[in-house]
Amino acid sequence: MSTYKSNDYIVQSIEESLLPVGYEEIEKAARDILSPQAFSYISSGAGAEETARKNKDAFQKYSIVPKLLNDVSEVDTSISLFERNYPTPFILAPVGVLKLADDQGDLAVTRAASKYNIPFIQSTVSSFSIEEVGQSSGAPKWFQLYWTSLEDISFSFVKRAEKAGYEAIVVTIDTVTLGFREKDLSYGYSPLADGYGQGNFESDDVFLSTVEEVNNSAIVDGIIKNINYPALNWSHISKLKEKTSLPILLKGVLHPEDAQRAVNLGVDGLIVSNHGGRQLDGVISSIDALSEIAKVVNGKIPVLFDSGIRRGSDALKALALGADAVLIGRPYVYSLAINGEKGVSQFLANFLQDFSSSMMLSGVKNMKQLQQLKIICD
Ligand SMILES: Cc1cc2nc3c(=O)[nH]c(=O)nc-3n(C[C@H](O)[C@H](O)[C@H](O)COP(=O)(O)O)c2cc1C
Ligand SMILES: O=C(O)C(=O)c1ccccc1
Repeated sequence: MSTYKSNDYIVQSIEESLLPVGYEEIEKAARDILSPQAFSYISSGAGAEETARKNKDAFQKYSIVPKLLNDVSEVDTSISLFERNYPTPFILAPVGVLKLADDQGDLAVTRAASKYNIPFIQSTVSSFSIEEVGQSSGAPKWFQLYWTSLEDISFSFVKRAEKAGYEAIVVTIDTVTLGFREKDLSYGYSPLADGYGQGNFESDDVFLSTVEEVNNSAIVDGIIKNINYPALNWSHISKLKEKTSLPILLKGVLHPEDAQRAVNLGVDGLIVSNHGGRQLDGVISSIDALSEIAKVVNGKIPVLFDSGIRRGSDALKALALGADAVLIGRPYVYSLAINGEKGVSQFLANFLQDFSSSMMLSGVKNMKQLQQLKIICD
C-alpha cells in the first residue's frame, strides 16, 4: 500500500502501546534498558560530538513553507529506485552489531521492515550471516560493504549477497579507519572485541582460509585487520563494478566533487551521510551537504540521505532538499532495544503516520510535489 488516507497508521499506534512516541523519549527508554557501554556505543559520536550535534541542530535551520488548498485527502508516498517501486521513501540504514540491542538483531528488524516493504541494508559487521538475513523475511535487502584488506573477502560477500537475493551493494567510504570515539575509548569498549558482528566472517570460506586457528580472538583480529582499509580509492569502485551487476551505491559522500566523480564513474547511487557523526568529528552536517550534491548530480542517479532523521518533518525536509529516499538509523536501533521486532514495527507505524500527515499538512500529495516544496534556510 502506498496511498494513505488521513490517520491510517495512528489507529495502530493507539491500539498498541509498545514504544514511547517521540524520539527523545525513545532514546531515554533505550538508555534505561541497555548497558551504559552499549547505549554509549550506539548514541555517541566521534571526538567532541560536534558533528553529531550539528546533524540535529542543522535541521532546525530549514523551514518548510507549506502551499495549501491542494486536496490532500490521499497522498502517495511511493518512490521508484533502481527500477523497483517501493511504497515509502524510507530505508533502514546499515547498523553493525545490532545484536547488541536485541538477541534477534537484524532478523527482528527485517521482519518489521517486511510489513511495510521497506528495504533493510545489512552491515558487513552483522551478527548474522547474509544467508540468515536473506531468508529472514520478505523485506527487500541490500548489502553494505566495508571493503576488506583482502579483497577476495569483499568479492565473496558480494557474490553471497547476489545469491541470497540482495538487490544493491552499498560501499561505505567514510570508514577507512574507525573514528576516534572518546566515550567508547573511555569505557575501553569495543563490540567487535566482545564477539559481536562476526556473522558474515565466520561463515565465509575465503575469510576462514586466512585464519590460522579458528577461535574467537583470531576471528576478531581478522575482522579488525580487514575492515580497516585506508588504501581504499576510486580504482576499487571500478573493480567492484566489474564483479557485480547489482547497483552500487557509495555511502558517506559529503563533497560535491566526489559526487560528480561517482556519477562519471558510473556509480548507481549516492548516500549523503556523515555516519551519524561517528566518523570524522567536525565535518559538515549531512543536511547542509545535501542540496549542493543533489544539484551536481542533477537527477542522473538517485541521491539518498542519512544522519539526523528523527521524525516525519526531518524526512520531509531532506526529500524537499533533493534526496530521493531517506535512511533511518538510531531511531530504529533504540526501538529494537526497547521492544524487539514489535518495537521496530511500532516505530515504523508511528514514523509513517507522522510522515504522511506531514505531507498532507504541507500541501503535497506525492513525491514529485514534495520535491518542489519550498524550504527556506535561516
Ligand atoms: C550503532 C551504529 C552502528 C553503525 N554501523 C554501521 C555499519 O556497520 N556500516 C555503515 O555503513 N554505517 C553504520 N552506521 C551508520 C548508519 O548507517 C547511519 O549512517 C547513521 O546511523 C545515521 O545517523 P543517525 O542514526 O543519527 O540518523 C552505524 C550507526 C550506528 C548508530
Ligand atoms: O559503529 C559504527 O558506526 C560502525 O560502522 C561499525 C564499525 C565496525 C564495527 C561495528 C560497527
